[in-house]
This record gives sequence, C-alpha cells and structure tokens, in this order.
Amino acid sequence: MKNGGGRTSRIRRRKLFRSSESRGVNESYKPEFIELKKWLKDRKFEDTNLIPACFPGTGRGLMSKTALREGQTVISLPASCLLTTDTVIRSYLGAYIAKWQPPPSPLLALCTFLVSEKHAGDRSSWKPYLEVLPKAYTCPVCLEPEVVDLLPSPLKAKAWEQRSHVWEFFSSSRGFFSSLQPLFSEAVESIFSYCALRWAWCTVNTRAVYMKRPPRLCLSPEPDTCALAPYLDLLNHSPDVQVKAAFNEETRCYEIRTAARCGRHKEVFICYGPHDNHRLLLEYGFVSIRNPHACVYVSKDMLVKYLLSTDKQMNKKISILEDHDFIENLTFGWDGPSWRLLTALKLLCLEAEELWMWLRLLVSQRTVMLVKLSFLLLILRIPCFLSTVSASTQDLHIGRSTCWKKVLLGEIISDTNEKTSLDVAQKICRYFIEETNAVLQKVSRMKDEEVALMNQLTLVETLRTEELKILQASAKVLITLQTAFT
Ligand SMILES: C[S@@+](CC[C@H](N)C(=O)[O-])C[C@H]1O[C@@H](n2cnc3c(N)ncnc32)[C@H](O)[C@@H]1O
Repeated sequence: MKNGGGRTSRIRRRKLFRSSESRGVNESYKPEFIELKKWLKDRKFEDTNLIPACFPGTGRGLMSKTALREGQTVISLPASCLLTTDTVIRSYLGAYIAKWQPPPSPLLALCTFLVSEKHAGDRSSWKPYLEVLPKAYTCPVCLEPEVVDLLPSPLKAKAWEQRSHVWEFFSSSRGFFSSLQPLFSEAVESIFSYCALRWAWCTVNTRAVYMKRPPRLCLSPEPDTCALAPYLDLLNHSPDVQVKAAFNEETRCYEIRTAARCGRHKEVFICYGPHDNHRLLLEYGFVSIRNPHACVYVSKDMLVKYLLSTDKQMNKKISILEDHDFIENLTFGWDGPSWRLLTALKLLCLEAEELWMWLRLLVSQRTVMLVKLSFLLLILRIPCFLSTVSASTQDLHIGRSTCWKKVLLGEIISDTNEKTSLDVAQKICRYFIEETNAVLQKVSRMKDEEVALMNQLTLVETLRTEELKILQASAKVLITLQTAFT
C-alpha cells in the first residue's frame, strides 16, 4: 500500500498545507528582534499581542499570539518610542537646524537624523530600531532604469517623476548637509550621499505613520505629519481590513485598534488606504494580490490610437473631455471598463450629427446662465417678471439636465454609438492583454539573464500578472455587454 494514500492522510496533508500557507514563521528569536524588544521595554512598551514573523506572500510582518477581539487595541506604542521632528530638534542636530536658512523641511529633518544615526552605528541610541529597517527598498526611485521601463506607461511616468523629485530633494539639501560638517570627522559628502538620503526618504515614505505636529519656526511650513513608529511599522497592508490608528493624547501612545476579529497565529494587517496597485508600488514599493482597488489605466493616447483617424471632430471631442475632467482616471477594473471610460468612449464615438446636437445643448446651457445673470437685477427690481422668467429658465434647465444625463451620465444615445464604443473598449482591452503578455515574457527572460535584478523583476511580474487578470476579466464583461448590441 502506498504511504499516505488514504482519505484521512489526504485531509491531514491538506490541513497542513493550509496552515503553513496562512501561518507565518516566528522570527522573534532573531537577535535583532530580541534587541528591539529590550529597547522598547526600556521605553515602557511591552507587547503582549503580536510577534514578528515571516509570511508567504507578504514577507516580514506581525502575527497575533492570541485571537484578537473586534475593537481590541492591538498595539499601543508610547510617545517615547516614536521618532518625530521633536526627536530630531532635541538632538545634536537641533542647533544646526535652527541656524539654517531657509529652514529645512520636516522631511529633511527626519531623513538627516536617520542618515546620521545610521552612520553612528553602535554609538546610536536608535541602533536596535535601525537594525530592523530594510537595507534596500523597491519604490520606483530605487529600481534600475531597465526595470522602470517595464512598468505600465502611466506608472512609468510617475516613476521618473519620483526619481527626479528625490534627486532634487538631495541636490537642494547639499548646502544644509555641508553645514553639519563640524559634527563629523569624515567628509559630510560621504555620509550624506545620494544613496543614503534615498534610503532615508524611502524609510520615511514607506513606514511613517500619520501624526500631525504643530508648525515650528525652525522648520519650513510644509505639513509636519510623519512619525516613525518602531515595531508598529512591521504591520503590513491589506485592502480588506479596517483599523483605527491615531495618537491618543490621554494615554500618550500611538494606538491601533482592530475593527474585526483576527484569529490566533494569523498575520495582523492594517490598511494603508484604498490604494490601487500603481499607488502601492509608487509609495510603498509593493503590489497587493487580488487588490479590489487595482485597475489598468487607459491614457488619452491610447483612446486616440483606437479611434477613427479620419474623424475630423476628434480634437474637439478630446477638448470636451478635457474641459469636463473626463480624460484622467479612465480604467479597466475587475468588473470591466469603468463608467468613466465607457462614457468617454461613447462621447468619442459620437457621429458628427450627434456631437453637434450635444454641442448645441452645451451652448444652450451656457445661454441659460447668461440669461439668468442678465435678468438678475431685473428680477430683483420687478417682481412681476419673476414668475415668467423662472418658468422659462426651468424649462431650459429640465432640457439641459436630460441632455447631460444622456451624454455624460452614460445613457444610451443610439445603439450604434453603444456598439461602437464597446467595440473600441474591447480593442483597447485586447491590445493591453497582448502588451502585458509580451512584457511578462520579457520579464521572464530577464529573470534568467539578470539574476541580480530578481526582486525588482518579480515585483513588475506581480504587477503585470495582476493587470493581466483584470484585463481578462474586463474582456469577458465586454463580450457580455457587446452581445446585447449584436
Ligand atoms: C510599514 S512596512 C511593513 C513591514 C515590512 N514588511 C517590513 O518587513 O519591515 C511597509 C512595507 O512592507 C511591505 N508590505 C506591506 N504590506 C505588504 C503586502 N501586503 N504585501 C507585500 N509587501 C507588503 C512593503 O515593502 C512596504 O513598503
């Protein structure tokens, strides 16, 4: 008889598989976490609910030691453990910050402190925290150019923007770093290098919690809202959870409460916000699997590419969409093309006569506004005109709102318009599917050739694979919609 071939062992194997899948591997025995726990205990924090663990899928995070009740405080970190601009101003950097003109931003103060303390190594009182911080990040600013090139177009543009923003942050801070030279025996250029500052920038951007501080004269007036919260910042993101997170002025602790129960030995998540995967990658350097907010963006160029190049009204149509804020945020999602995308396409697919009819109604809407304004004084002075004028404007108003509904609220204008716009949506969707498949093949080849880029390439692969799933779901939805018009 084959070993473990029976029903009972199959069930046992399945159970084991399931638990190893959802359970993390305890990491609290690791020296860096033992040191961090001691450091936190000295600052009056002792955790009873959570332990650091490594999870398949999300990596390092926090695991519940016991089942957590709904509304229970899962973590309550005393102010003494938080790293804020107060910490920086109270430190040896305070006098230099106060002297520097124009005043450094709150973000620069935090980043300078992180770089300086990291450089101090064993001498830093923040060492146990610094030791558990990631050594490298995967926000686009840290990705190799050939990896950035594999990102979907709108994200690629934002990735380049992020790179120039961080470079500008570095270049504009060099003068301030030079002023710190008396604090160091080594040249400040070697301590406050671009790479060191980028690491600090990513640390703050991917890990800080929101905590508003009052403005201070020694810092620039930009909002001072970031606090680093050791240990608490090991909590990973899930779009499906709800938590309450805030600094409690009474207890003087930063607290996180769950809104739902959480089983024992499960990963405890917080929600960083209802972000799509582009935003998660841009701000936090990761992608969430089965993210309900994930979508594929359709750019203006893509719309134009799939419409009739012979359409003489194309420019007019595009400017109408721009004027009415209908050119951005056109997406494919898990439920199919977004309402905004379909509406934009319907407008772009209008026949010449339909468009002119629509434009006439737009003009009449503006006329109503003018009539209203020019009669305003008259109305106020001659009450007997009131009823006549309001009645006539009301008629026009009703006509106008019906027209808006028809066009911009996405109502059916004609079966032809409906069918054409769905066909274009399907063509765009198919194009994206092909493009995504081609990029996935390229990524797979690059993973074989560029082993050093494995992590970065895996990130792009995850993003593109999620997008492929969204596009395939959208294509199916579109087929169903199209059949209604065949
Ligand atoms: C506040 S930290 C959370 C702890 C972090 N995993 C660590 O090991 O230090 C935020 C970072 O965790 C990672 N992260 C958070 N949620 C994630 C998730 N659902 N899947 C994968 N990585 C995630 C990302 O790298 C993100 O920048």
